[in-house]
Amino acid sequence: MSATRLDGKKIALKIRAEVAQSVQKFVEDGNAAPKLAAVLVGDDPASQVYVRNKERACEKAGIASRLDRMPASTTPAELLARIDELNSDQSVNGILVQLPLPQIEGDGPALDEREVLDAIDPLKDVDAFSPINVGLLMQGRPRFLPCTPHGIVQMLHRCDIETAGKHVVVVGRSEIVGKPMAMMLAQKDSTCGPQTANATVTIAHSRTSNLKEVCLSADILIAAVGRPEMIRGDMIRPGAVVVDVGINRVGDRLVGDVAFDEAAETASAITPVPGGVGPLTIAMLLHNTLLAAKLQSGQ
Ligand SMILES: Nc1nc2c(c(=O)[nH]1)N[C@@H](CN(C=O)c1ccc(C(=O)N[C@@H](CCC(=O)O)C(=O)O)cc1)CN2
Repeated sequence: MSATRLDGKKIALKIRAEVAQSVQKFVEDGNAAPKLAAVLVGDDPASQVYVRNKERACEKAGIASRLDRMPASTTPAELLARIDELNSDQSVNGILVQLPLPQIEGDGPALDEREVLDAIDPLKDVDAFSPINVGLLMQGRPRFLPCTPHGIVQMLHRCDIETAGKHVVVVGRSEIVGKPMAMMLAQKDSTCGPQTANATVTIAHSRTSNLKEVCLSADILIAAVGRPEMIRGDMIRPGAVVVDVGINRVGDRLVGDVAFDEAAETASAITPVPGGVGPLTIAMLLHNTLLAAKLQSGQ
């Protein structure tokens, strides 16, 4: 391996410590501790781990949290009513609904992800998935930045990886990662974080006919397709930076969207899975929860 390993875990711990310090100051200034409400519908094992990790991270940062567990049989009306309740609860600053929502069981009405995310008060939308926050980001005046792309921007900045003038290829066009990632990196100047913008961005996806060629043209390649080790070593331009957003369970192994060993031979820097982008997602959620509390207190 010749590539530098970009240690997301270490950077996330640093960001979490910075947020903890800011939370402490916020409380010392006479404010209540920020509070995050997480809603988990169903019993997806990975989602259970993620919400538990979010609760623990909140606790360590001095952020209060509550977890609302709802059964997989929850109806849309029940879930929307719970979100309404959290929207009106003055003690709750941030709300997230853990994704993915469970698939329909039996004959009941299906949970529509878009309808659910639309229902979250945009001022409490710490995932930045609501159409208002997506729109603000698109217009270059973001309120909250979505956690995973924001974590990637922070990592690039903290590792002194410049994006201005670079060709960034984002493989994947999801609402959570691909689309906002591309938008953030194409923004002007420091709209979405210091020194991580002004890139020339290409979004590639499952219908891109010459994917290998497109990937080979990337100075920075961001893989967010959700297909285990789909990006092979021969798709990486020598010296490129590779950011792997994928978290795929293959047997008892956790692998990314990039074939790490192959890619690390050619790349100049690469994120591992686990220990790369994942931990940054949670660090940025804490950041957004504090930001939500500040916005709601008029700061
Ligand atoms: N409401 C949301 N749902 C989902 C989001 C999100 O940001 N908001 N993102 C993902 C899941 N996710 C957070 O919710 C998340 C995924 C992975 C990690 C992480 O730290 N992964 C570790 C590996 C952990 C493991 O063993 O699985 C790593 O990469 O090192 C954190 C958060 C989808 N849903």
